[in-house]
Amino acid sequence: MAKILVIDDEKAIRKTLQEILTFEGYKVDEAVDGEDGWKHFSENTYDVVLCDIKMPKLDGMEFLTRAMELNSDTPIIMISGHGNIESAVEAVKKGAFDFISKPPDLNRLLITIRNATDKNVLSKETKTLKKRVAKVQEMIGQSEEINKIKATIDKVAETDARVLITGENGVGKELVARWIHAKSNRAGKPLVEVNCAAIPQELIESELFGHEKGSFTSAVKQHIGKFEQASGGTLFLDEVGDMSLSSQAKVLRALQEGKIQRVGGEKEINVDVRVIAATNKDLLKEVEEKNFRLDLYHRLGVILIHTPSLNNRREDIPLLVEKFLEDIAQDYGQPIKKIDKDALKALQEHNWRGNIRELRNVVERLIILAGDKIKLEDIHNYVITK
Ligand SMILES: Nc1ncnc2c1ncn2[C@@H]1O[C@H](COP(=O)(O)OP(=O)(O)OP(=O)(O)O)[C@@H](O)[C@H]1O
Repeated sequence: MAKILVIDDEKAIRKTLQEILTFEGYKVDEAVDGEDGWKHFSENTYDVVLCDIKMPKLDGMEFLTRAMELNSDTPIIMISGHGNIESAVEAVKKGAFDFISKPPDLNRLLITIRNATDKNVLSKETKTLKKRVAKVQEMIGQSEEINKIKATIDKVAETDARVLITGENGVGKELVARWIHAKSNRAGKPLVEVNCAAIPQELIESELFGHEKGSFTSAVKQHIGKFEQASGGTLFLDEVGDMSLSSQAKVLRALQEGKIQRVGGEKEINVDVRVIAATNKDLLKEVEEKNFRLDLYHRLGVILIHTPSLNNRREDIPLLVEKFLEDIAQDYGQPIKKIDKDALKALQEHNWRGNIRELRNVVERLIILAGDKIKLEDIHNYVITK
């Protein structure tokens, strides 16, 4: 339930707002002037603040200035009386989300609050995502395959072309998607990931397109879907081969028309999103077996990138082992462990079933269990256990 702080020195206005907003399902706190408002704001977290401009003690403009310094994420909607529309405009310039005039018009008030809560959710998600994207892991490897992938990433990143990344589990498909986004013009906007296999089929449409409040039993409030969250950025559809045919039809429509509709919503919403998809399935085989739509396959796979299994680029294994030895030592705050040549060779010849994640786990296991230097017998004891 979204929490709103109402700051106004006029009791009648507070009472009206309190009644309307509580009726609409918001939790409301009241503050009687700017100073009281500031106390509430600095001690609690609110989704939206409604703040009168003209108040005794601390006025609305001063409150806004302080609030922006403390936490510019919470949208603040100014309430302006007759004489101070100019101040309201000034407030918006200073960072207020919007303003409403007194006496508040019910529809405008609710729409403004709805927009403000949506913005708040979006900006929080964008921040965490940006943090993640800012540090894309280095892509280790000198093999021909990896160099080819890097060159393709450089060529396609700046275009808006859709990319389909294939490959077995844990071979770096997600890493490829992150690099394409990071090197694209969309890098400042979110990269939003959806794991299509992890979401129950009946929820996937709501996850992707959002839903309006009340559109199904558990839809207790409006939800902004991943397509909208990724607006201006990139949507990464992981395990796209696991999507049901009915969801595939909706995704296809979104890609063809650049528009989506929230579940239970009437409105068509324009979305500017670049889609990158990944799968460990052979999608053309899925098409043949009628599990995947051919038209969607063509829409997604303008550029195809295949991430090869570790067994097909064994020359990269020593580089990866070295990198993992460093990274894990750093995580543990320990000196970097050395590894004997023949131990490294054994890792290089091991059958990896495709997986870089498995290689990292093995290196971590060796760091923990082996002696000062990792030896061939450690590989026999801890890796190639039969
Ligand atoms: N070339 C690489 N250099 C360094 N680390 C890599 C490389 N490729 C993959 N990794 C690391 O291996 C792990 C698995 O990679 P990633 O999650 O990208 O694989 P995936 O193919 O998307 O896996 P899944 O199919 O399970 O979703 C991650 O920790 C990733 O950072």
